[in-house]
Amino acid sequence: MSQDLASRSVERFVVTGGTRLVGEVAVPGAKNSVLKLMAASLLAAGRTTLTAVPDILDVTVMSEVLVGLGAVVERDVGGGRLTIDVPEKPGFSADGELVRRIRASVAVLGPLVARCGEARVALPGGDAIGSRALDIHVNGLAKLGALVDVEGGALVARCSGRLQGASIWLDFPSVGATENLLMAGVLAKGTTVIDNAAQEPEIADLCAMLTAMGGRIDGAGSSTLVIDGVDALSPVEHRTVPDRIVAGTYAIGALMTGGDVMIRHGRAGHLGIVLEKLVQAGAEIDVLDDGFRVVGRDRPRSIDVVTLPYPGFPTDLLPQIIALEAISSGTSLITENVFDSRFVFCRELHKLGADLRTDGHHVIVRPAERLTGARVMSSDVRAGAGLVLAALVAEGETEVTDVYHIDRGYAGFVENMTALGADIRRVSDRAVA
Ligand SMILES: CC(=O)N[C@H]1[C@@H](OP(=O)(O)OP(=O)(O)OC[C@H]2O[C@@H](n3ccc(=O)[nH]c3=O)[C@H](O)[C@@H]2O)O[C@H](CO)[C@@H](O)[C@@H]1O
Ligand SMILES: C=C(OP(=O)(O)O)C(=O)O
Repeated sequence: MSQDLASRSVERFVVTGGTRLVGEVAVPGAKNSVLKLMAASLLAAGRTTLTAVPDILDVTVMSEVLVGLGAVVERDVGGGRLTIDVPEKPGFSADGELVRRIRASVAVLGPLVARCGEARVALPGGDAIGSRALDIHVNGLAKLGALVDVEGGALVARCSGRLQGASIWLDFPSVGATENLLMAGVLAKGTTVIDNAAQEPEIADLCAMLTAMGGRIDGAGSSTLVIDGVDALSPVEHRTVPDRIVAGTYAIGALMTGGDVMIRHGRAGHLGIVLEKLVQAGAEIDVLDDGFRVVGRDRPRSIDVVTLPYPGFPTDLLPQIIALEAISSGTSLITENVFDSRFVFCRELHKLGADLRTDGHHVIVRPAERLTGARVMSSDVRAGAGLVLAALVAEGETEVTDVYHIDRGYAGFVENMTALGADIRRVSDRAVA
């Protein structure tokens, strides 16, 4: 497993620009949902089965985290099924190297402290896109009666007896904190109210699974969650919600390349503002029964975009939208309001000829005459995807390095892009050497 991670770290994608994306792509379950559903399995002893599980690196890492806690994990990669058999008494310490690799590992904190009265989780990694504090998680768990501290590079939460329901007002609608507090609240004694909760579809998905397990939650998908704690939960089978960020990435690619792509399983309802912006930029979008079709015809028109918590424009589509703006017809202003360092990507996009200037949390993108191939580095999962989109419309060959970031979140990216007509291949430097 770690060998797998090591060998992937020297892989790159080689993309020859000038092709249109045409055809159909199927969207798998969402990375940012499935990792939390996996953490939620810890709330009940027995076999939880997740379906529509994407074949991504983060699921492999999260599986290892659960194995480290005593679970037995079986994965049918092709069938998208993952079974997690959780013992009566799981371990409480997730402190290995793998835990630090992904952000979502912090999601085991709430379930473990609720179920075991103690949890130790190494301070997590994930994408280097900002300071990514955890104070809202910590303050919320403290309200529920846990003592939370940092000890030896790990977050440690303890409570004597059961967590106690409480009213919690989040300073910011943090996705991760809302999830941790939900998972702690379902097994707390009494009622927990989370106000200013995050409303992302992945949270509604988690609420659906917790409810099926026997949890009592009101307000799923809204900014106020009311949770009546129960004594115990049961394992279930649950289907992961489709990945709106993967769907949005292919949609932007279709528009940028003047293509025509059917995005199967893509939920237009989860991409409201995104599809609205793509239409403003010139895309034709048809919403169908099980997905939506995106057609791009002319040079895209420039649009301004402001990222915000859901239902605002998602920060996880920021690099992809900047790539679109780099080849649009006018000047655009993009504003990032969620993370403080997501613009690292702009330096790489500039190497392809994009004309951009960052200023605090804004980036001004002017139309480039043309983009031309170069060697660029993916600094995070979405930056990598954004660079591949730019490479599709750049003249000549682009090498995107550090593609293990892309593998964290995009299942079969090269295969899907190739099936849509892109000229892209994966090259391993180690194999060449
Ligand atoms: C694995 C996963 O699901 N990752 C997603 C999740 O990340 P994640 O859950 O880490 O994102 P959050 O919503 O918690 O963070 C958003 C902002 O709040 C700040 N903050 C957060 C928690 C806290 O305790 N204190 C604090 O200050 C962060 O530094 C950041 O500036 O939601 C983000 C926002 O939609 C997405 O970009 C990530 O892809
Ligand atoms: C930022 C992201 O992931 P993570 O929180 O896992 O780093 C992402 O999915 O775009």
